[in-house]
Amino acid sequence: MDPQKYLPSSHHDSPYWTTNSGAPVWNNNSSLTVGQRGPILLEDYHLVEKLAQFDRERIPERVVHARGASAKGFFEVTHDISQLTCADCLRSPGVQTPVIVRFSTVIHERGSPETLRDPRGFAVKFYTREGNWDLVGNNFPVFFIRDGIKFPDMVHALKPNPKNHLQEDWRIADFFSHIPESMHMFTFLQDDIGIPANYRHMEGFGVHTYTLINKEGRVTYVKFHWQPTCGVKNLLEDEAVVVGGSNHSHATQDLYDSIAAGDYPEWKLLIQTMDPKDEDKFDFDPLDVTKIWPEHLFPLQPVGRMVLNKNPDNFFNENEQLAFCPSLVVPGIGYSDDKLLQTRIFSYADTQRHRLGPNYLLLPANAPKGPHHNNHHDGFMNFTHRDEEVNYFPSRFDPVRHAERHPINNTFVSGQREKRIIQKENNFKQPGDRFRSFDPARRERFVNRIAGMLSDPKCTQEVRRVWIGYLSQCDASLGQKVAAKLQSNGAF
Ligand code: HEM
Repeated sequence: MDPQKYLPSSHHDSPYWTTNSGAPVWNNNSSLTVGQRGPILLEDYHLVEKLAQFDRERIPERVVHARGASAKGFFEVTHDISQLTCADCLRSPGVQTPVIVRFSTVIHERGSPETLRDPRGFAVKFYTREGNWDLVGNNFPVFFIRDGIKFPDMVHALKPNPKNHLQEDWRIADFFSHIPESMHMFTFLQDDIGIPANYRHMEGFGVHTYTLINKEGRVTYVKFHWQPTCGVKNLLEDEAVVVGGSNHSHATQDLYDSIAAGDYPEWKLLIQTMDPKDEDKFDFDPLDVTKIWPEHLFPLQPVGRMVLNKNPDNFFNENEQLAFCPSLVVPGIGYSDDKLLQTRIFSYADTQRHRLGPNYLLLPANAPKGPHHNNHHDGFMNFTHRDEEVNYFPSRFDPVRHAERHPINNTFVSGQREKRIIQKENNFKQPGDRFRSFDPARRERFVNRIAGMLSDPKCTQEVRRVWIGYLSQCDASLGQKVAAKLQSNGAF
């Protein structure tokens, strides 16, 4: 028998029950006891192992995005963008790359209802020939904050109160009364699209500005957009109560059932591009993650399509153990100086080393599908087979060389070392434009939701005044309507 041949897999089942180490188990019904009635003997190794394994079945849930559903499929290039990027997976139309996708809600626990008003995660892992590329996005094109130093506080404010474990509007309103740049995100979260009907009928966005780098080393700023071919659908509050009341996993169920029935969800991938030389020409900072790039200035360009045609074989392996990370890019795709993206480059791998262990990238769902080599080894749960004698670099005994150099973002950066906010904050124009684009009924629903949040009895008048000030700067009528609503319900 070749001991290396048998990787751990349920496909290597023996026809009879065994312990974890493979010894036959002749009785999986009764514990080993003294006499018929007990007591139980500690030497019943199988019983002890069975309980001990069960006791350790759960791993820490993600600190955010704990609740999610995943599916597998492929991405296919439909349009040639090789003039913009040397990424191998985007090299020409027709090229297909396997993907795994995880959709999620953000704030609540692993078993929380999928009908809550919350942004949705939209994370795609492309298993390319040049390593894994993770596009870890959301269903809204902007974000609450533009500097990652505020992220832990923001999440604490949105998560349940540490005293009573209830999500409370006064804490949310209080925190964001200090964050005027969040107004744009609230015009998505408190809009009708704040509760997507399910994961299939929802858009996705890379949100940040990334870079594309072509063979000649030319750098282009890029934003990524996923558009569902079945259209966007949402739930209004009354509908969400009914859907969530009958099935708190309705979105997971919808995704699973559609794929099982052969009704494969599909998204188009589109990009917006900008020459970095133009970055100062606008009244907003293009690297500010609280801003969209207006489509009349930066038209959407088609790139490809993604089809999800396979359900996970095992939820734990392909959902709980999945690890996405915005720092996983491939040659031809890079980061930008977006401060929020820069923070994310650190945070994901760090949390995954905690959540899954130092060898989380060896787990089947996370491991690269092509050959890979380095001297990062050992640590808890390292199950790679290695038999080389040289584990240092450089060495005249190790034939492995550097990869061929690929172009990188070589734009010039300079500046004084300091902690500052960006120059062009322009916090209120885009949310005002968005509010004005709603029809009257949609505006009213938006006003009611904001007023509902500010009506929390623990909200102070000061917090309400600050919010109305921000909303009025977005649109004078918006501030007035929210103030009037608060007055009419006696809160202001
Ligand atoms: C500085 C800001 C941010 C920080 C520090 C941060 C941090 C994190 C952390 C620690 C996780 C858990 C990861 C895991 O346990 O595997 C996570 C998950 C996630 N984040 Fe962020 N995040 C930030 C902003 C964002 C933004 C702007 C987006 C959208 C563009 C986003 C999208 C996601 C998604 C989709 C997941 C779930 C991935 C999955 O399904 O496993 N995050 N984030």
